[in-house]
Amino acid sequence: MENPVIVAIDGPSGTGKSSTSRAVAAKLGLNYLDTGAQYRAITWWMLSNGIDVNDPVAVADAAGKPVIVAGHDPAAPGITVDGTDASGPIRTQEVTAAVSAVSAVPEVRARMVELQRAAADTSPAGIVVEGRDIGTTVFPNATVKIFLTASAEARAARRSGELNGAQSVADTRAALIKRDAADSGRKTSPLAKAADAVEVDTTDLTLDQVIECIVTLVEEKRATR
Ligand SMILES: Nc1ncnc2c1ncn2[C@@H]1O[C@H](COP(=O)(O)OP(=O)(O)OP(=O)(O)O)[C@@H](O)[C@H]1O
Ligand SMILES: Nc1ccn([C@@H]2O[C@H](COP(=O)(O)O)[C@@H](O)[C@H]2O)c(=O)n1
Repeated sequence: MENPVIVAIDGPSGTGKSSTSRAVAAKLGLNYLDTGAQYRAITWWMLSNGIDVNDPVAVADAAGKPVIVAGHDPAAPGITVDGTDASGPIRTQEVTAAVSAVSAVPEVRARMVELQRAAADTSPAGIVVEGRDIGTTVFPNATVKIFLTASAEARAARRSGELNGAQSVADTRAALIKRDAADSGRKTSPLAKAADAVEVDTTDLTLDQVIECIVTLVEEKRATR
């Protein structure tokens, strides 16, 4: 049997990683993993259990405690923490504001990377994995590596539209930039483009164009393996 395909999709916040990755996985018949959801899930658990998310020692000590299970179906991925559905709670502003601090803790990252590699091991056809360090750290030998970008303006407009104007475009833009700076500036596995990743600027592309571009890259790579 052919080796499983691993498609690594990284990039800053709001560049379209989730929407694109789910569609690419569905089109190619691959599993899907949202690693941001895993970091959000552990952050939600820390907040719910009274752990000070700005205390790296407390976060490190607790990192092994929650049982996080991420779904791999691109049509309905889902995520549970200690058996409870966490899909809704992990998307709150409180979690979004705290997640960069928690995900900077090396013990948290080591635990998540273990889960991420295990997900690939149980994906016979392959998997599309999206995040910040997938091409650089989690799967340095991925079949195809993509680094999505988009202007801060485009990303803020997309996100603000999602929130139905509950947050202004300017505030959304500032929050995205702050989170990207924290994710790019941490010591362990920062947000970064792998040297061999293909950069796709989605600012002026429709979602369908981005999906098509990545599906084509994966199919080309598969044909030459
Ligand atoms: N090429 C595109 N054109 C227009 N809108 C897009 C495009 N790609 C994604 N979007 C929209 O932008 C928003 C953010 O996309 P998405 O959640 O996939 O980004 P993300 O990179 O996964 O974000 P985050 O890192 O914050 O999880 C969504 O509303 C999505 O529908
Ligand atoms: N590989 C990854 C993926 C995510 N993170 C951290 O999680 C945060 C939330 O990610 P979203 O994709 O859901 O927005 C992100 O800001 C990072 O702090 C990570 O460190 N590594």
